Amino acid sequence: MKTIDTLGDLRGKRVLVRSDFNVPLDGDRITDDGRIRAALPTLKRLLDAGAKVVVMAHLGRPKGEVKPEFSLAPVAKRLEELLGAPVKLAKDVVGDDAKATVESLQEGEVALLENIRFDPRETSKDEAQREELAKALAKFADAYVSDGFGVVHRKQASVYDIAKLLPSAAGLLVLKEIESLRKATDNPERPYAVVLGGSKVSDKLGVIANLLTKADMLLIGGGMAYTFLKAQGYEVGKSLLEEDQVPTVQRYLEEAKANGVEIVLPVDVVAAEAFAADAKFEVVDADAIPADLMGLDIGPKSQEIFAEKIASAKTVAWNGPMGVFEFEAFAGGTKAVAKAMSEGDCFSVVGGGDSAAAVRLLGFDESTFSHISTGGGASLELLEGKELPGIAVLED
Ligand SMILES: Nc1ncnc2c1ncn2[C@@H]1O[C@H](COP(=O)(O)OP(=O)(O)O)[C@@H](O)[C@H]1O
Ligand SMILES: O=C(OP(=O)(O)O)[C@H](O)COP(=O)(O)O
Repeated sequence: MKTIDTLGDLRGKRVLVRSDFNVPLDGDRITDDGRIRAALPTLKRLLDAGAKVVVMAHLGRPKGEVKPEFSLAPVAKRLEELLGAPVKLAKDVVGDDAKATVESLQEGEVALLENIRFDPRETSKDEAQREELAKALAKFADAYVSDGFGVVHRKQASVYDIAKLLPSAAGLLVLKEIESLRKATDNPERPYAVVLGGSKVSDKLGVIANLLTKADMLLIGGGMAYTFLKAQGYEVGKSLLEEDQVPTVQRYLEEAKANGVEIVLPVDVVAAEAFAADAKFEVVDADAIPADLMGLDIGPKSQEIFAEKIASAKTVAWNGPMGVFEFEAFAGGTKAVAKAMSEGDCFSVVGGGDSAAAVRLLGFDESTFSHISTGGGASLELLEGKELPGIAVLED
């Protein structure tokens, strides 16, 4: 892996950095700034070396359109406070304002381009489109540093294509993450349990196929659970469901049986009338979710079962909250999993923007986990042994 040192003397040079600033927001208030803090060592290192730093990042999934609610303005403000250096937010990605901002940059200053996903070429499946954006970005700098660990599994212009156009290196966060996660990928101590939840269901279902040959137990909660419950023939009411994934999940359930991998699903859920903090809710059996309710958390019996399984494991990797932890009434499952992992005698990895935020917001002692990763999908893909485009492209 190429490191920042391989880029030579950076004094007076402009360096493009890809960071992952996809932080949880409540309006324009950042509820957890962990990802911004995690980006600081690389940015400080470059500023100390005398570079002019141009940062690219995304927020949410604006799908190639300029949407003010996905502006990086709150991030720019927080980054400036944490870094103690001026951060100039450009009004666009590669337009006139971005060009002017980058050109006006002085040594020791940072420019942050507006949400890179406002440009449809960033996430395009068409390589030529991505390359076009990457070429425009490359004009801004003399070198590129990839430090957005949470996006290294994405073949996107600011993560992958740009690295082919400029002298490139892995940032300090990316190197630290790979080093820490290696302990869970190279010969994990067994039993090895993977806990999956969250809302990016189809995105993360893909990792299960490979985990079925690696893990001993898969504990499925969060929004992920309902596609599994449906695959078992249960109705899930208004819960998050990816109907078209049901056949895939049925295949996983069969493969798990054949491989001797235990799949643990919720036996009860906290079901609510609406997706709201003050929604009326009740605990129901997982095979009897009423048609007009939605499951927003795993229930108390499931919490107990999940905690027991975690206590029996020697390696536990967790991505995706067990429920809508942002609302107090549906945070119980996430708390139970975090508690069991923090108390267990195991190598414990928590990954993902929301999962890491949940651990901190719910008041867990971060130091009781072996590693808290800034990437959810990225850490899962590393755990399943996949080659990640944003890492492969940085290799010598
Ligand atoms: N049962 C559920 N229904 C809907 N959303 C859920 C459910 N359980 C968890 N979530 C949501 O999943 C989101 C996090 O998912 P995801 O992005 O996959 O995790 P991470 O960022 O840790 O990788 C949280 O905002 C949480 O509210
Ligand atoms: O939040 C992120 O990933 P995660 O939810 O898997 O931790 C990253 O910023 C990647 O975002 P994406 O899944 O919209 O590409």
